[in-house]
Amino acid sequence: MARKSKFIDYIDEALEKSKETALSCLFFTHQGIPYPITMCTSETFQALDTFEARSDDIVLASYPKCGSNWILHIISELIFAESKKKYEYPEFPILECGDPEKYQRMKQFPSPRILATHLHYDKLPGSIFKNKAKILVIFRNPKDTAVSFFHFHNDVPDIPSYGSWDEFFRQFMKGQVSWGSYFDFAINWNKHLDDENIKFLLYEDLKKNLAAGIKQIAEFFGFSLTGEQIQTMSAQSTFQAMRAKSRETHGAVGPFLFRKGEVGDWKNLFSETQNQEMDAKFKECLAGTSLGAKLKYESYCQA
Ligand SMILES: Nc1ncnc2c1ncn2[C@@H]1O[C@H](COP(=O)(O)OS(=O)(=O)O)[C@@H](OP(=O)(O)O)[C@H]1O
Repeated sequence: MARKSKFIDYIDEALEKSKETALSCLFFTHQGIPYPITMCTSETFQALDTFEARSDDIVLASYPKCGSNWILHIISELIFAESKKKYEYPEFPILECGDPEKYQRMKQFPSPRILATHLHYDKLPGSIFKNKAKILVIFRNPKDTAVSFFHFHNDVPDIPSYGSWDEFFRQFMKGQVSWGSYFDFAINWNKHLDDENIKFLLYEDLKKNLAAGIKQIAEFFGFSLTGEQIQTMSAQSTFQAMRAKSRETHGAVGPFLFRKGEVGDWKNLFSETQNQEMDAKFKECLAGTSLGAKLKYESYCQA
């Protein structure tokens, strides 16, 4: 039998810890943002300041549930296409999760290293900017993001559940969920989307045209691919293809993580009042901003 990957070991460990953790005890706050104690510690956050990024690190930044596992898969396929070597995750790929010694171990890892993160722009270690690592920032419309987040909590048996969708929605709007407020995350990144070495990608655009999205990602990170390679990679990166392999790639949590992969699932849960509340929050936080336009809110959250 194939050896379980470190990636799956880490997920299983976090799930095991989650079993004994009530929702009321799930979070600890670091610099004003709630993080799950099953995945993050203040010691690791302290050690993160010493993390030394490289110019060829591949940084993937996103709020939870915006498709980071999708992009991780695409990036590892790109690395494979170029190097012909399967990208083995030597550590759990979320930069801020794990034990404080991980940053020492990461010094030994060959380039390119993939660093996924859910951190706000201003919480990233300074060496990422100093050493000019490229950052792909992935966004998804806030309504589908919230619905995906809710299902993850309430469908995965070992993760603490919310009493109801209404309860989750209240906490989401207050930013009392893992990695804090979607809107604070968005406001924070909004100012930097046109900075050098930063590229914005929208989940919904990738969903609409996967091949075009893969091409853009490849170009941004400097991978050269043939049209045929892009087509093959697209076929392997659809929701259905990834869900079918999810137990192999992500262990028991796989089918919950690759749940539905659709645009507009929010229509099944949002009440009219909740729609109005989120529309007002969007307006307050992002209307008239560059990110506000890039998210195409009218198309994906109001149609
Ligand atoms: N290939 C592909 N196509 C379309 N959608 C996909 C794909 N891969 C993952 N997903 C969907 O992304 C959602 C999970 O997001 P994340 O991977 O960022 O989750 S996590 O924060 O790391 O837990 C989750 O969304 P929902 O299905 O709406 O819950 C996944 O299904």
